[in-house]
Amino acid sequence: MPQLTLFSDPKSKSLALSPKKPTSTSTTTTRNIHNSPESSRKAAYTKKGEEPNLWELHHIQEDMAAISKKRHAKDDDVSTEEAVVENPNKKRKADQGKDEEMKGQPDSKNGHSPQGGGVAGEKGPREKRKNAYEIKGKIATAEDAARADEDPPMNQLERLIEKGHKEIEKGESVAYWMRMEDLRIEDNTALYKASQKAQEFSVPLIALFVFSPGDYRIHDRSNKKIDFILRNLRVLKTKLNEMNIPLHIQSYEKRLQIPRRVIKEILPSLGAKHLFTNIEYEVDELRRDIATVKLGRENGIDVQCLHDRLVVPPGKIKSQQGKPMSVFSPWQRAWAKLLDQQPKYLEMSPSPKPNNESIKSNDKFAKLFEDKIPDHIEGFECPESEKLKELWPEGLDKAKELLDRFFHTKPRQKQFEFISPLNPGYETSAKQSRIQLYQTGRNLVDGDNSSRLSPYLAAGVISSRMILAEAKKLNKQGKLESGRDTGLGMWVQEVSWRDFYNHTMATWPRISMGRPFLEKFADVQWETNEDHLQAWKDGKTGFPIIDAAMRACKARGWMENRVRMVTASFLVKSLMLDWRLGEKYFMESFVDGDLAANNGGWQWTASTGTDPQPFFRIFNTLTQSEKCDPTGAYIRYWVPELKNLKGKAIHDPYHQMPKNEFKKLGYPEPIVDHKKSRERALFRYKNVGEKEDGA
Ligand SMILES: Cc1cc2nc3c(=O)[nH]c(=O)nc-3n(C[C@H](O)[C@H](O)[C@H](O)COP(=O)(O)OP(=O)(O)OC[C@H]3O[C@@H](n4cnc5c(N)ncnc54)[C@H](O)[C@@H]3O)c2cc1C
Repeated sequence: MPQLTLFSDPKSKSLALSPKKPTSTSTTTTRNIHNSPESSRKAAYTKKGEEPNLWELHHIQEDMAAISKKRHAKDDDVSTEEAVVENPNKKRKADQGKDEEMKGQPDSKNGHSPQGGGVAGEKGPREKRKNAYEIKGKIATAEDAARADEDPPMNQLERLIEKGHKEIEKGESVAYWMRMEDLRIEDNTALYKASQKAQEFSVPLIALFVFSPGDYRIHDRSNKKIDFILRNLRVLKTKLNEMNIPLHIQSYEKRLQIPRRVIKEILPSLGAKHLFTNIEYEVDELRRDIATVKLGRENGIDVQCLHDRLVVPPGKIKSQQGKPMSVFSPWQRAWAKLLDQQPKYLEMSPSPKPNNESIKSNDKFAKLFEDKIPDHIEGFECPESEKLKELWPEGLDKAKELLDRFFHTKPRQKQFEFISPLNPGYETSAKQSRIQLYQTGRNLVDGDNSSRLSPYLAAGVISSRMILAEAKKLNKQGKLESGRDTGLGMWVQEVSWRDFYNHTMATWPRISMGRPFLEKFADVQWETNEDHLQAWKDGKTGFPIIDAAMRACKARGWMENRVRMVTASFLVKSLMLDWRLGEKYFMESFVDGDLAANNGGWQWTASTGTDPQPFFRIFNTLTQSEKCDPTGAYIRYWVPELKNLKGKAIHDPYHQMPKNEFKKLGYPEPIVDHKKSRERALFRYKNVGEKEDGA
């Protein structure tokens, strides 16, 4: 799994604060990325509309680089994007682009070094240079992002779905393509529609899952998330089997071939002419689906892409002027009003109908029941799988149990430890349940104050309609509460953030292209300090709450919301490291990694996102620590070096203890001075593109 590595730049370690304009050789400005001749060259490949743009080209090149070792002349299957495959000229361009891209890698001989994203460096071992190059490639140019925003792939897909649909005769089966975001049988729109079609035609329904390790790598999936997906697939396979529905498994390393493989190989092998799937709103996934629909049409296959992931699909909430909304509060009010006026949004899809048992003796389909869910995906092995099984037990039944506990049992202290959330010893309560205390509980890390449903929602093991329909039942008037004055309402608001961030991502695809939502902050000058980044990742910053949360993250693949904000703010505003480095690391670590929510959280913290709060909101790490872990129990558990500390020292041992006593702890000194780093952040945000003198 690629890990992002920064290069130490001794100059950047200085924290002196006096104004200085960056020089043209600065290695840190994102401005340099999109102004570079290389990016202009690549932008030239981009045609408006359906052509692969730089973003896709980059991925194509990454994929090609990854497979180049295995590739031989006899392998005529090196196609990348479907559009590229079909058009030899475009393919040549992609190949040519690859060569030039390789030339563009940092090379001390010709003095070239990559720039941008706060991650560039001139010298270092080859491996490190490659990593820097990879993160650079994850940031689209401003031009490409603007072009994508102009006509978002979501709109393109919707136009495609509306137009040109033709009735297609029945095949021998109907297929449902399950994605890693809709791992359930209940309340699954595409699965239900596929089942309806299969019933109409009196043919079997086949479920299909396509593993795409190339996607998992490029999209920074964590091994914990992949492990969670595999475990849930095993549960699903058994359940589908009981309904005589096979779960057909395929795996393709070359991710950009997937549309072609599905349309030209898998579906013909199943005799299927109808494919149903739920839409994923990330830009790469939307483009994959556009390619699939188009290729389907060329090959007499009807591909239906349906909204399912959210309570309210993107595009349904507009301002009075009919414009998309980017500010949460008014958007949330409109969301709540819509659910009130149109309760159909909370209605669930019926379950699919079982196939006839005869499928198990059918020559074509019987063997599909033997398809195996792999033990692991290469490169995503998860040695902690057994332990994680306890912490994040798989299956809808477990998710429902978690929800039930959240609604009806009291919070318990110490449930932040590495233990099952469904362990015994809980107490039911009608008045003091976790959801009722959520207004205060959501800001605490010293117990099981929130629902812990995020891995299940992110993988679609449970749907947000299901949890909100249950939340609605808790209100005596049968209304969905969503005001900030009750725990229940506050929680519903929190769930609505999930819809909000997906709406913004579908409307402004720049968000999944590595660009800031507010382009004006693209040139904020970041530090390039590898040691600081590593200390943050390892939980060795000398700030106990940061270290506790980061160590918890590594062990559990999960953090409480408050510490996600505090650790993110620390990386961006205290260490002045590019928020995209943190975004990437969280994705690589979390069991609930989800682009929309993760990016939304990072851009919110970095003040580059949709939040109207100005950039000068900077968390004070110490105050946050005292508030979210008032007893220090969380810190004591995750940072054992501090387990014997009492009082204020647990939050700030370096300043609260005599120096010789502190030294005995074996715990690092703080790696930054909070006051100075705050001033630095304020300066750099206020003077975008500039660094202080001496920095
Ligand atoms: C920097 C940062 C990164 C984040 N990365 C992710 C991520 O990769 N995946 C993820 O699911 N959430 C992410 N979040 C949002 C939030 O922290 C988690 O959803 C929450 O902590 C999960 O705990 P829970 O299930 O107990 O949530 P609860 O408080 O019980 O909330 C219920 C559900 O609502 C949704 N939700 C709650 N808060 C948010 C939010 N701020 N944004 C979007 N959805 C929300 C989640 O699906 C959550 O499971 C991130 C937040 C920040 C600040």
